[in-house]
Amino acid sequence: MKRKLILEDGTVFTGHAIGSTKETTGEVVFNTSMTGYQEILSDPSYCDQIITLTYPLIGNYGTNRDDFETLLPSAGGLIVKESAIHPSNFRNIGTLDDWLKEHDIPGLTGIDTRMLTRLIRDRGTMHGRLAAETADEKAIIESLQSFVPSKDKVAQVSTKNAYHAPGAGRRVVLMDYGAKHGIARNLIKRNCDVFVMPYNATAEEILKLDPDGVMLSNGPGDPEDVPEAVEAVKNLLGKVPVFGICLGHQLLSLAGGATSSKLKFGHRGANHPVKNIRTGKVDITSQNHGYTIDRDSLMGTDLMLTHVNVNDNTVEGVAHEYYPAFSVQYHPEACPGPNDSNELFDQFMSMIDKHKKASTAV
Ligand SMILES: NC(=O)CC[C@H](N)C(=O)O
Repeated sequence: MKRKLILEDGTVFTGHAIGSTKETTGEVVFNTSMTGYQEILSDPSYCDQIITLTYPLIGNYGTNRDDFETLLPSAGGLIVKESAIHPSNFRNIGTLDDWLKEHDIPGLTGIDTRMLTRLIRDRGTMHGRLAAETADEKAIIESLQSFVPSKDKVAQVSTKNAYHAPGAGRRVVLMDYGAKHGIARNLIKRNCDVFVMPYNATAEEILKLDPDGVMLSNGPGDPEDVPEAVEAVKNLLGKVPVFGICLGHQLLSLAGGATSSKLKFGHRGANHPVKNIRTGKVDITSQNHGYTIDRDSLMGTDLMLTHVNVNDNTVEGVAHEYYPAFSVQYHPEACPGPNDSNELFDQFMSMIDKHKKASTAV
């Protein structure tokens, strides 16, 4: 069956349908990772977005039980040049097409994904619709031009109820703004006693759990759309060590007085170089974000710039001058991607221990 991708600038690509039969509208973004499609598709930060993978053959190792970043994927759609029909891997339990059908995500194959990516790089991220071959292009283009994406994506993907993953070590509250499982996995690996809280938990509710540290997760959408989370983080600063990843980094930065804006086409991939400006060390990082913290807006706040993107000099990390709080725009949990910056979780553990010692010493 044929299917079209219609973009708000009027460009139309015609290819073949895979996955769900439903139609979908969303922001069309590209990711340059060569592998990790199951993790990407199940990363809640992609909620409602239509993801183009630039690597031309996707699905060759199939799908499996283990590589989920959330059990209920919320990605809007997938576009690939070619989707493998005969995957081979010892963990494989089904093709990418089967997986997309099971999770009700529509896909498109057989289009020139290189051309689509260049278009997005030149014109910036655009809205698009995955539609039937017979769809009325003119009407769809008009509706795309005035399309306003939902502002409550975080509420959509965050857990509705608090829950607990018991551990014998440090007590960490994980704020779930659409958290990837990789973050909890890293805390659990370090023996943490993890309390997962919904995105709108107040600082008072969080502090009532008497945490040793608070982890702010990744999540979808514009950080300015979750003012309640910014407010909670503001009220946590100085009271408990805080570590933020991606959306969590943006929320910590907004809480510290910085501002955010939208990047032309975002950073999505598994080989983004990031420089630690204190040590000069460059890590190759996994990234997935469309917004960034404005570098100039850090001036006059108590936030220090700690990491920059080597490609475009954007802000990749900040730390609070006086309080135990730091954050990064990239993904130390990887999934998919390199593990270069995994030690940031250990830094968080040390920060927690130092803070504990300081607060118990009289
Ligand atoms: N992965 C994330 O947490 C992304 C943060 C935010 N939604 C952005 O696009 O910038």
